[in-house]
Amino acid sequence: MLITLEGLDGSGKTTVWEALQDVHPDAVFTREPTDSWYGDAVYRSMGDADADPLAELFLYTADHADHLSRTVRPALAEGNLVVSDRYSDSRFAYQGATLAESDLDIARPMEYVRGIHAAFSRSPDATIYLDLDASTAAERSGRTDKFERDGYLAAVRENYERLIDAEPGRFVRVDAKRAPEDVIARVEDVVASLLADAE
Ligand SMILES: Nc1ncnc2c1ncn2[C@@H]1O[C@H](COP(=O)(O)OP(=O)(O)OP(=O)(O)O)[C@@H](O)[C@H]1O
Ligand SMILES: Cc1cn([C@H]2C[C@H](O)[C@@H](COP(=O)(O)O)O2)c(=O)[nH]c1=O
Repeated sequence: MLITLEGLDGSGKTTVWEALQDVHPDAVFTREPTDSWYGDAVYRSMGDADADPLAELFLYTADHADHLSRTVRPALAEGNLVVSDRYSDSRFAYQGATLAESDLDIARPMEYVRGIHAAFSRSPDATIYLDLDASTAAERSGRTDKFERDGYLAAVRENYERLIDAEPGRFVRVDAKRAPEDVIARVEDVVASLLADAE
């Protein structure tokens, strides 16, 4: 089973992802951007305020393709639980927002990004969405990179809402404004019930 953690910067995904490792020591824990050279290229682009938005989309997508073939698909084929801190929905929500605010004339940016993935990607079985407002997210994440701006994160949040509306059965919303221990406990319960349902 593939479970992904999604949400705005600073919503607490990594905090939860680390806590889950204690409870599910046999699962495969992974993330995007990855620690491969593709991931390094992504981080390089993130650090460039003038990066071309389409080039950046394809760097993230290349990293995802490598992540799928090198880590996710083999782990799933061996019957493992895979938990990924960010996955394809991050691209749909973030690059969808980036393309929308760019000079490119793409009519439906998020659908465009989804279309690129359709031919090769694998959808998560379940996605835990850590729901947080844009300004708390920007504050928690320290507003250190080009994505951590309130206005941009508000657009990303709207995109996540559209993704949830389109596939309500895949997403489980968790209130990320609560104390870390409450968020962790709630996510642990959600994962336990997803695994029980899959048996
Ligand atoms: N529920 C919470 N309440 C308050 N602060 C939190 C909570 N969860 C995490 N934090 C703090 O917010 C910051 C960001 O947390 P974390 O790195 O887990 O978020 P993230 O979603 O992985 O962020 P990013 O996407 O930017 O990597 C950290 O300083 C963390 O200690
Ligand atoms: C996978 C992915 C990530 N991003 C953005 C979101 C964050 O601002 C950074 C890095 O993620 P991290 O969890 O803070 O390490 O990249 C993105 O725009 N598109 C993506 O596909």
